[in-house]
Amino acid sequence: MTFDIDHKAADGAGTILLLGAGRMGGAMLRGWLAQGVPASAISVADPSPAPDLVELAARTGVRLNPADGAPVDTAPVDTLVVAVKPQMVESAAAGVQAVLAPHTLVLSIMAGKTLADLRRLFPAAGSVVRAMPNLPAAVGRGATVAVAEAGCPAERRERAASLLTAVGSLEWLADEALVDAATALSGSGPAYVFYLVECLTRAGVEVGLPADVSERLARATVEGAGALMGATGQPAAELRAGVTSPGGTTAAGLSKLMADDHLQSLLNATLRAAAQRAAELGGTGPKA
Ligand SMILES: NC(=O)C1=CN([C@@H]2O[C@H](COP(=O)(O)OP(=O)(O)OC[C@H]3O[C@@H](n4cnc5c(N)ncnc54)[C@H](OP(=O)(O)O)[C@@H]3O)[C@@H](O)[C@H]2O)C=CC1
Ligand SMILES: O=C(O)[C@@H]1CCC=N1
Repeated sequence: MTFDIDHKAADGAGTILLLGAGRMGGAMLRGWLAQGVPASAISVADPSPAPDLVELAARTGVRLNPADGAPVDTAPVDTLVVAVKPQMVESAAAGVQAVLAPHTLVLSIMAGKTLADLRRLFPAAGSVVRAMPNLPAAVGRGATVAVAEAGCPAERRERAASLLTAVGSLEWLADEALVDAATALSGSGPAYVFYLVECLTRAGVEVGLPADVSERLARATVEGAGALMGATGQPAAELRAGVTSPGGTTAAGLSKLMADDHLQSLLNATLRAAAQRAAELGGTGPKA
């Protein structure tokens, strides 16, 4: 069975096959639909789709696993978006070679997998673009970096850009070596912020707050601080100064948080470890 993609219905957006529709792939899919990419132009291959994805496909007409659950298609697609785990891609790629044609753009969001890896995995594709979004893409607030293979035509870069900016901001990088570093900062970064909320919650309990109150306050504080930073565009250090009354409570708190650059050293080590892991996931990568 083939996907039988309706090229006319794509209406300029081109046909898209999304390989892997978990957290990130699913978030991007929702962004494309919200931006008006026709559902009839999109096929999704995912062996065990979540119930909300099944419901979305039924409601919108996005084609989900039409080949009896196998991620196989025989019709070439304009864009193949690769959103499986890097550890899965060797086997996943084998199932989609038939969709590749000289006009096909492969757009990968996998951590660690390099342009050279993508070229090896998808040899018949016309161009490859390597991107790194982040999970706030689920609410249209993703921060993405991308790098294109040398010689990638402007039209395909623009196609990649339109799919990536459907879920947030995009920065093209000239140097692929920076992608692992960006992965460590913005790709993984939301998890560091969520962990900060967890730690603040526990610290609030430590100073006497009931756990539920502490959690609500910690969440609202991080949400509000992020919104303020976004709304004002002011440098973080200036915003911090605005909270810190001389001789007040914040100065007392920061005297612990900033002592001996502990937090800075910890974050340096955190990003180094994440970037190192991204590098390990490249090539044929580790199995787990
Ligand atoms: N999560 C994040 O914040 C970010 C993730 N990324 C990248 O996005 C990619 C996906 O991550 P994430 O969404 O978190 O992972 P998920 O596990 O949520 O999504 C991956 C999806 O791919 C499916 N899958 C597995 N094998 C195949 C296959 N052969 N063909 C098609 N689909 C398959 C999985 O199914 P099953 O669950 O059954 O295995 C799952 O639904 C990764 O490469 C990651 O590096 C990039 C930026 C941020
Ligand atoms: O943890 C990971 O490997 C992926 C890539 C960036 C965020 N999540």
